[in-house]
Amino acid sequence: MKVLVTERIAKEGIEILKDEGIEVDEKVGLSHQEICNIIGDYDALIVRSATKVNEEMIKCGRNLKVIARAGVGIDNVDVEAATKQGIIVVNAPDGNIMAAAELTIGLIFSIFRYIPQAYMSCKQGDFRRNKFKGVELYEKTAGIIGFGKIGALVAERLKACGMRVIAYDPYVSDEKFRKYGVEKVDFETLLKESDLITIHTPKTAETYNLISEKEFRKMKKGVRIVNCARGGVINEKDLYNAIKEGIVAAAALDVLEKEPNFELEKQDYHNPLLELDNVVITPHLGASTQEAQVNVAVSVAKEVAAVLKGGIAKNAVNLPAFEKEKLDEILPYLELAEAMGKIFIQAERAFAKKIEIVYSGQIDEKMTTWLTRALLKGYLEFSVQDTVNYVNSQVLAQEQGIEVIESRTQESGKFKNMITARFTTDEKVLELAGTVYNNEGRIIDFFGYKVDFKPEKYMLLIQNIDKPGMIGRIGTIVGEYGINIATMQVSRNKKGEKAVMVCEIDGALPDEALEKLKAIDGILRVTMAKL
Ligand SMILES: NC(=O)C1=CN([C@@H]2O[C@H](COP(=O)(O)OP(=O)(O)OC[C@H]3O[C@@H](n4cnc5c(N)ncnc54)[C@H](O)[C@@H]3O)[C@@H](O)[C@H]2O)C=CC1
Ligand SMILES: O=C(O)CCC(=O)C(=O)O
Repeated sequence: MKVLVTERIAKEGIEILKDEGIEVDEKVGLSHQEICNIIGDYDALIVRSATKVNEEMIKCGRNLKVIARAGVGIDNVDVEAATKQGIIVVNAPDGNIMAAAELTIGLIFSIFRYIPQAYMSCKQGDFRRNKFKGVELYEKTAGIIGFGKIGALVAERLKACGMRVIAYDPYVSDEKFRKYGVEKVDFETLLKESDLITIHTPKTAETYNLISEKEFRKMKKGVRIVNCARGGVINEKDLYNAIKEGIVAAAALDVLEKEPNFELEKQDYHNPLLELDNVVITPHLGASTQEAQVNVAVSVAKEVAAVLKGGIAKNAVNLPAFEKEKLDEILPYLELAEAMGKIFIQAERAFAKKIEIVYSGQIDEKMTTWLTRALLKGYLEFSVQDTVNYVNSQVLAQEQGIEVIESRTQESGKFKNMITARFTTDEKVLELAGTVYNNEGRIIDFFGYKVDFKPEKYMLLIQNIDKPGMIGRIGTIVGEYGINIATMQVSRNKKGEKAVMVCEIDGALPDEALEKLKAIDGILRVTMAKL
């Protein structure tokens, strides 16, 4: 497994990947074309905000399984193109929020008290202070646009400065406003009443040019503006004019619509806003603290390692976002569903033209789509060559011509919850069922036989005639190959008829051993499943 890292991330993240046996190539400063030329060799790509991971680059990444954004905003990654290609996109949604909030506060003080300008003046030998008479935050109104994680941290800090804090965010509950003691206002009110406007939205089609000439015209004269979110949310040309006209007294921008190359010491970069003395510009520094960089690097490294090892990304943006507690709750179900798909395909090695999945009892409705994807992923991994994952398993199943039917019922017999999968092949209909209890998935129905076993890494699945001596003979052959049987489940429906054995074994059995097992008198079928 190989990972390409195109921007500097903390060494702690790189070490996590290497410790997992993953090869890491750190190639900082490559051009778009250079990345496209080499990305085909890599299983994962890690970027910050400067690498534009567009459709062309994604298409070149034919082996990519995961694209990781070491930070919050994913506007530099074409998530739709990645999803189409079955590539998981992850970000680090929490690691740098404190850093971004603190920089915002720093920028606010900078433009209320002219700190950067005063420092530059002193450096040049001019210590006159009459040029730098600022204004206080105390008892002024701060308007926050985008009351998400960073917006809320900024609100708390501004309240501590004695400001009245109002916010505009149509997608946030009233409960959150109450919790932070922030007034919920509409966009017009925010524009009209704020002495300070600070932006904390993502860059989306809706927020692009959110603040343009029309909005500047509605603002209080002398308003101060901070953008530590994304360039393009404020129209830069209109901001320039609003400053020139005296509507905006000062602005601080950590982000610009077209950002310069952050790796070059000197470059030809022109932006009229840089000519204005009352504008403070920083080179997208919001996440640049030691703590934040370690946080995001460690977070994405763990995610990348998990995905490359076939596990689940907690912060996948092209999967529904599960909160941590939700993920802990859903994980055993996901693992169980995936194991069911794997067990069926390895036991039967037959194409299932129809897979019906019934969710019974206490299974959260919102989970089931992901459980279905997990089951299909498990099934498809053994039958299609393409990289299959939670993102593309449904599409691939459809392409394979598998009819997938999902349904729900409250009835789950003696179990609190149950997943039943009915696989229809050309020859038969086979059922597997599982349940989760004590956070552990267990198979309870194995093709019509009552069982109770936890799906494990290596399993021997045997069908035999129910007669004495079978267990001993099987144990002897497996033992001959130096493999230990950890657990064994035996089940029959009627004495002397067919029976099944499901053995958890400590390692993979060679084909030769499987052939020997098949040759035992009374054995009808032997397969080994690897989960
Ligand atoms: N300068 C820097 O280095 C950094 C910048 N950021 C930027 O900050 C942004 C916010 O980060 P978080 O607070 O963690 O994200 P978040 O997702 O927790 O919050 C964003 C908020 O914006 C709101 N929003 C979306 N569209 C809106 C609209 N049209 N009007 C009003 N509100 C709207 C959402 O409802 C949400 O509550 C990120 O998207 C990223 O672009 C994040 C980290 C560092
Ligand atoms: O320093 C970086 O990588 C940019 C951080 C950022 O803008 C984000 O996390 O959204």
